[in-house]
Amino acid sequence: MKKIILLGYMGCGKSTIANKLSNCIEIPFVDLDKKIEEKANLSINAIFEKHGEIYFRKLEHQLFVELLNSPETLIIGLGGGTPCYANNHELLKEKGVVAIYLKASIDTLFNRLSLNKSKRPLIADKNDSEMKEFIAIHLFERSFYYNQAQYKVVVDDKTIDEVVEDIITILA
Ligand SMILES: Nc1ncnc2c1ncn2[C@@H]1O[C@H](COP(=O)(O)OP(=O)(O)OP(=O)(O)O)[C@@H](O)[C@H]1O
Ligand SMILES: O=C(O)C1=C[C@@H](O)[C@@H](O)[C@H](O)C1
Ligand SMILES: [Mg+2]
Repeated sequence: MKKIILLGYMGCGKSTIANKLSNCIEIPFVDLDKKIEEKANLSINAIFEKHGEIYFRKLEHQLFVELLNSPETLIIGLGGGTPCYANNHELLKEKGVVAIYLKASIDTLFNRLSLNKSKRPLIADKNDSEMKEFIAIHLFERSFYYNQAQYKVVVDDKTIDEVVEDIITILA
């Protein structure tokens, strides 16, 4: 069955857009970060603290594969790093997968993430200038993986509804 996958950097809007899209097209949405938290019975922050990032990445890969192999048609919101580890980017090209990169600029990401960074362990302890530099370098490093997606939607200066409309057009 079909899997619609939203991917992109932390704060690009994967969870927000996927929720709205799910209501509009009546396809259930699964947030991979939430799925990981449920499986581990811990928050993402606690998983990083208690078990470390490598454990997190293994669990992330395992649950991503499980979702891809599930029989339902689903919208899957990936974690910000999902395509960049464990060859997950290759899974984006599988049959029945429509992968959409929500592309946001450094400024958009910085503005959104500075409002709420405590739940994001990779940036939680950074001040504004450290965070801006981190986002710039990290986004550059990750772009190769994000660009493996079949489609790209630029989200800067668009409302949530406009991004959802762009995705519906892609899916039509
Ligand atoms: N198009 C948009 N316009 C304005 N604000 C937006 C838009 N899309 C998302 N947001 C806001 O940006 C913030 C980050 O969005 P969200 O949590 O959905 O990102 P995410 O990609 O799921 O991040 P993470 O990878 O950390 O889970 C939220 O406060 C959300 O309300
Ligand atoms: O960009 C990342 O590597 C991450 C993004 C979040 O969605 C979570 O999956 C976690 O905080 C790691
Ligand atoms: Mg999210």
